[in-house]
Amino acid sequence: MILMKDIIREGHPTLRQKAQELQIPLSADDRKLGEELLQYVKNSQDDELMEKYDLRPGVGIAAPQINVSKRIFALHFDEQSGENLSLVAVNPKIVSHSVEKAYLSSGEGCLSVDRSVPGYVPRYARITVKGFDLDGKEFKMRLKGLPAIAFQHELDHLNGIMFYDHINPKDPFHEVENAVAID
Ligand SMILES: OCN(O)CCCc1ccccc1
Ligand code: NI
Repeated sequence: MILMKDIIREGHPTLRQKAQELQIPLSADDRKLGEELLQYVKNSQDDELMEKYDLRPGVGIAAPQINVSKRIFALHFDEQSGENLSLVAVNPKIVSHSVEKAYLSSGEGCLSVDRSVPGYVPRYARITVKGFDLDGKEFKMRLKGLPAIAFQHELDHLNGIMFYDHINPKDPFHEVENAVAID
């Protein structure tokens, strides 16, 4: 199982690399990788397991964060979060997006960043995305709200982008033009 010791931290070059596409259908190893990523996210949201294994909770994790430079990440929102999304995205792409932006009023964090970096992270409010699931089946879906934010955060990891790259250095809490705040 993936533990915090397996997660690389800012400064590690892999976090700044553009990750490689995976072959479809997935090899057994790539399929296992996807399952492990999703399991980490689920474990990190389980009170007992996060306590037992000292896991930092997250709604997603991308392969580059465990030093595997491949275009695959997992997202999981448990039922009580009110969001209904649990997926492993392979070779994901944003195919279209709203003009309107959105940002989390609490800012963002990252499992690979052991410090708090305050500021609004402007992202697209609504996105249409596509990719492949673990069975190699293509998916296409529209996302908004926290799932849309999370998808963009994870996709950034596949392109070597960290959430704080988007924060306005001169005024981190500058109100974002044409944007909605998500609480
Ligand atoms: O890349 C995964 N990550 O580091 C953990 C969760 C990241 C995150 C996702 C959505 C909103 C804020 C922060
Ligand atoms: Ni992250």
